[in-house]
Amino acid sequence: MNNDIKEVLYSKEQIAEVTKKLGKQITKDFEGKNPLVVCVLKGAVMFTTDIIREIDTYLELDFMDVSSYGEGTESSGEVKIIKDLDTSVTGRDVLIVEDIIDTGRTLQRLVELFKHRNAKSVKICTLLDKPERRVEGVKPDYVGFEVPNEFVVGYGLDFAGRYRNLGYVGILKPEVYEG
Ligand SMILES: O=P(O)(O)OC[C@H]1O[C@H](OP(=O)(O)OP(=O)(O)O)[C@H](O)[C@@H]1O
Ligand code: HPA
Repeated sequence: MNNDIKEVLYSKEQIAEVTKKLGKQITKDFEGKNPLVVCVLKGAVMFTTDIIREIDTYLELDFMDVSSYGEGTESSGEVKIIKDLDTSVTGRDVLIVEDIIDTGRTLQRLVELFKHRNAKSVKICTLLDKPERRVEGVKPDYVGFEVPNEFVVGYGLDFAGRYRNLGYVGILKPEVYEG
């Protein structure tokens, strides 16, 4: 499997360190609040389960499954809701947790949706940000790392369903997705 990875960008240790740092910041910013943490399935599962253990406030956790990438490396432009939240966001401080912001379409759609549903506030925490690819003006409040314009996998991020189980984030060799 390692043979498919061109370069390791962030090791397990670097991810753990940045997660701890972000968790501290979030703890400070959400002191006295009871945020609803929204994990965007499936890519954000690992980051979410790690970061919530670094957040020392009351919080609730819910999951939303949206998809825009299908099988490939290009966003379809259409964000489909596959599973909605079980919890109402009305009047809640919402913290969306993502693995990556690429074009920004997924988060733009989610922020609009939660505002429309009258969330009190909506904040975004992402492990990775790929600003070069942005087509929407969405800006994250908490960012682990800025990544170059390459297709990355691991630590939750997939290509065609694979590589989510890598402990690190790496760049996928182009020949893997170009076939
Ligand atoms: O900024 P964008 O261009 O919208 O891309 C970011 C989204 O793409 C990935 O999800 P994907 O749709 O691949 O689903 P997955 O999390 O189940 O892998 C990722 O987890 C983000 O949710
Ligand atoms: O670079 C990426 N890797 C995996 N999934 C993604 N979804 C958007 N960008 C990416």
